[in-house]
Amino acid sequence: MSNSNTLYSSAYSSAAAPLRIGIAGLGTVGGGVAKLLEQQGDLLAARCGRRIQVTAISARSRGKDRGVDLSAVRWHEDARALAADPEVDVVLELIGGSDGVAKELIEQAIKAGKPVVTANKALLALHGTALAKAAEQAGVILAYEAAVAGGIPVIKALREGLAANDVRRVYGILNGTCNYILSTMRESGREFADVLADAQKMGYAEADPSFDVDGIDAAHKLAILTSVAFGRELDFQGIHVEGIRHISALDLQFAEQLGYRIKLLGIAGRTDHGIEQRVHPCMIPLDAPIAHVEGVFNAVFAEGDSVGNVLLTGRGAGAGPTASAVVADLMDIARGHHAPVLGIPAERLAPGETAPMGRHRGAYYIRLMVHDQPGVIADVAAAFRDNEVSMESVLQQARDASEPVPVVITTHETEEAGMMRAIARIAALPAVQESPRLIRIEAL
Ligand SMILES: NC(=O)c1ccc[n+]([C@@H]2O[C@H](COP(=O)([O-])OP(=O)(O)OC[C@H]3O[C@@H](n4cnc5c(N)ncnc54)[C@H](O)[C@@H]3O)[C@@H](O)[C@H]2O)c1
Ligand SMILES: N[C@@H](CCO)C(=O)O
Ligand code: NA
Repeated sequence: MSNSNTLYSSAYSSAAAPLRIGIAGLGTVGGGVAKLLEQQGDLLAARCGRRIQVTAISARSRGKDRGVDLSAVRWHEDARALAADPEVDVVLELIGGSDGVAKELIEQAIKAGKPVVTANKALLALHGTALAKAAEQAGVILAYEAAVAGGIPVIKALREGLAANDVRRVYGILNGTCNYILSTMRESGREFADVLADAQKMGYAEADPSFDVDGIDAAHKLAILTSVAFGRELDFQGIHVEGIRHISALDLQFAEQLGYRIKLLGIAGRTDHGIEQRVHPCMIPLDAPIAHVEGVFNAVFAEGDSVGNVLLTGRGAGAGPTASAVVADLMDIARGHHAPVLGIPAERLAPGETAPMGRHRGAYYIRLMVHDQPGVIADVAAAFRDNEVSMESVLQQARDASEPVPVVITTHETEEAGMMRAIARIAALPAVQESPRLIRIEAL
């Protein structure tokens, strides 16, 4: 039996010039990429017809053991020097951050006519349209598969595999840290902070984990997905964003009781008021396939007019899955394969305008903590009635005269603006303790 080295070593021409890579940032992702390039060098060369070789690095600590031999590689103290290094053909930006060195490095590499690969969704969400225009004007590739849903090839699927479709809706579990936290809290009953610390140790969380738990990271990814799916400039600022900090064990239990599972979703779709974009916890029916995507796994669901429904799932974070996506982008560059950065040449993207959240229509789960006094439910019902919100069910837990008890209400489909007016009135009722908890119910 032959090993992978003998299988692949003769399948490419050793005369072809290698593709020379400069890596900025050797953390979870950069370290994973360096390791994958070393371990799979022969296989990649066979598939691309040339070697992919790391020739330069910029990272914070030179001496650190990353389990990969980088002794022969050029070292730059300033990452931006990679853009000008004559022995670097492609720049990998794996530092992170939406401004500063990461942005300058990418801009300088594009100016120098070098293709760029990045995993930096924060940067793309805020500056993606301008960077795509700059890259296309310079005639270079700007690749970012790892930025959305980690190892799942979702950019390639939407931009290339589904290119013939008019996409009506795209949604998904876009943050591995949140999905891991929600799954683990539900399965183990452990506390939020404790589970978040695990996700950080495993390399899933962002440098600032509030980006994960407050929904910002998922919104960064959704902004990119929306642009690619609908051929529009990115509109990160227009996204309605809520995170998972307020999700309690009680809500996770009630969700199961009602036949739902709580997931943080990013959703973009066509509505009568334009393209909506929203990130928030959702109650989704237990029989929806995406309800069973657990742990650090991500999923992206796209509805195309020709293909119908497509569901992609896989690992959305961590060294291996992210490196898989970064290296696939490098292989596209090595093979000379490219598509417009955002699916349509950036100069021809439609303006990125997002429908107002107040016009969103959907069903809702509301949990109140109330002192069980006569007339409370009547007051709550009146607030809904006056705002044209129709209740579907009301569930009240065992009566306890001394403690507030949970009251769980689900509604029929209604407009968000009316629901928010009703909730504000309910929150002000003297018998209602704590802020009402509201979770949108998604019909998937
Ligand atoms: N970790 C994941 O699972 C994952 C998945 C997808 C995308 N990403 C994205 O990939 C990027 C990197 O994430 P990470 O998890 O590897 O982060 P990380 O913090 O593990 O790694 C970043 C590395 O960059 C180094 N660095 C910081 N400033 C630098 C500078 N000026 N010059 C050179 N090096 C510098 C840091 O020392 C660190 O080692 C981020 O944009 C992140 O959002 C991460
Ligand atoms: N922090 C991100 C990394 C992958 O983008 C997550 O948890 O999904
Ligand atoms: Na991806």
